[in-house]
Amino acid sequence: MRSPLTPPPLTNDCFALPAGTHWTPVDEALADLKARLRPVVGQETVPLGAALDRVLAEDVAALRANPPQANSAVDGYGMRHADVVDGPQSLPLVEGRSAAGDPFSSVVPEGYAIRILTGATIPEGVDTVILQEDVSTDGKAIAFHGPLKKGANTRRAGEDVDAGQTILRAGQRLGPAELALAAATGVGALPVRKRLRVAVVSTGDELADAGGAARADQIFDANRPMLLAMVKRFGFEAVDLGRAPDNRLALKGFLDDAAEAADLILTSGGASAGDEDHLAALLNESGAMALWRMAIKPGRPLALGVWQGTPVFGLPGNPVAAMVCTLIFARPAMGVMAGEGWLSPQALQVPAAFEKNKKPGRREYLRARLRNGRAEVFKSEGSGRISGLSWAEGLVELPDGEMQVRDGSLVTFYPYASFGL
Ligand SMILES: Nc1nc2c(c(=O)[nH]1)N[C@H]1C(S)=C(S)[C@@H](COP(=O)(O)OP(=O)(O)OC[C@H]3O[C@@H](n4cnc5c(N)ncnc54)[C@H](O)[C@@H]3O)O[C@H]1N2
Ligand code: MOO
Repeated sequence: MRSPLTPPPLTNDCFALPAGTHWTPVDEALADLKARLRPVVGQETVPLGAALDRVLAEDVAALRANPPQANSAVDGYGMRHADVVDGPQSLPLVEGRSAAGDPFSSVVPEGYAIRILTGATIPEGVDTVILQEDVSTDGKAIAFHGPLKKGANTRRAGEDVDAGQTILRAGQRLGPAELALAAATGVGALPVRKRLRVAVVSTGDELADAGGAARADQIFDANRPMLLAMVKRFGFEAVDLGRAPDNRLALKGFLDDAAEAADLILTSGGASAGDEDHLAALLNESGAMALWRMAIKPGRPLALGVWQGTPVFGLPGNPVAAMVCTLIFARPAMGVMAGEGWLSPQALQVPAAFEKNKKPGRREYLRARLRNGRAEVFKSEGSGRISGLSWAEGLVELPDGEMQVRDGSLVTFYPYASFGL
């Protein structure tokens, strides 16, 4: 029987871009996000002990110089440089010493040396220190060889940081080094941004929670634990909203709750155009869908929208696509909303240990890791192959255009850590 329907040409590539659809290039989507988003969180002041991984809300200045006074860099003997000659010599020792936290209280007279320990304040009358290993002593005098450099083995007051100097900048992420710098300069509490709250919802009737019972046709929800953990690694507050069924009204309720509880919503699944892809449909209906089809693999159906004023990232259901889209699109967006600014992950250019003929028209991300300085990629590009996410230690990014990758070609590699994972 002849059918009135005309079949389209077979693409046989689920990533081929059908003619007539606008596929948004990654850079265009990123520029759009960057232009639309603003910091949304308030600020508070917290003690250093509670400031790890927080985002600084204001520039911070040193309350005191580091070091606050000139001190000795070594255990040794202090003297005036003017008393040092070229060649062998000896100097008598004054009584007493200068130790860290127990300074010498009077002036070292001309022609004398003093016992001094690492970190001790340089006493008046001393400008140069000799290492104890370079000295012989009987406890009353020291003998050593000149010349010495004026100021040798001493640390100037403020040589690291001056009082009043800006030590930390608004938007900076506070790590152990920043906390050390604040503490060293007398700053005991820091103005930080309130934590960005990110709600995570999984969608799909096929999902069950790991650890519980699952029908044979169900799969365990892998995206929610992954996304909640990613949000925590980024230093934000993860709000677990559970699983929404494939039911438009129920999903609407989940989005309402999420918009109430969080500053940003991450959903996974239901982002494409299937019969049960309710997330995309809801965002479309509400008129707040900004971008949808991305020229990216994996992650083509990424829905970017707004629900009751709260940005929504409708991530694809396939776990690999969900992770890649979170790293590439959601992570920098979260940075802006959290007051950290737009983060561009630092990439490495490394030789490829694989070959691939990449088609034009979309940016591609491959699960990859470095071995002996070369990028290896996972054996499959299947977007449901979660084992590859764990096998990998980062992503290789292939450009939007065509590219013939040959063994040894330079490719761009982003370690997971460059995204803050
Ligand atoms: N006819 C077409 N079908 C599909 C296309 C296409 O272009 N034409 N694109 C495929 C691509 S690429 C992706 S990615 C998916 C995206 O689909 P959705 O975002 O609508 O997601 P679902 O259909 O709900 O799920 C896709 C896949 O992922 C599994 N999944 C979903 N949630 C989870 C979870 N929380 N944990 C683990 N796995 C999850 C789900 O069972 C499906 O297997 O669409 C393709 N289809
Ligand atoms: O865009 Mo879908 O990314 O592969 O699985």
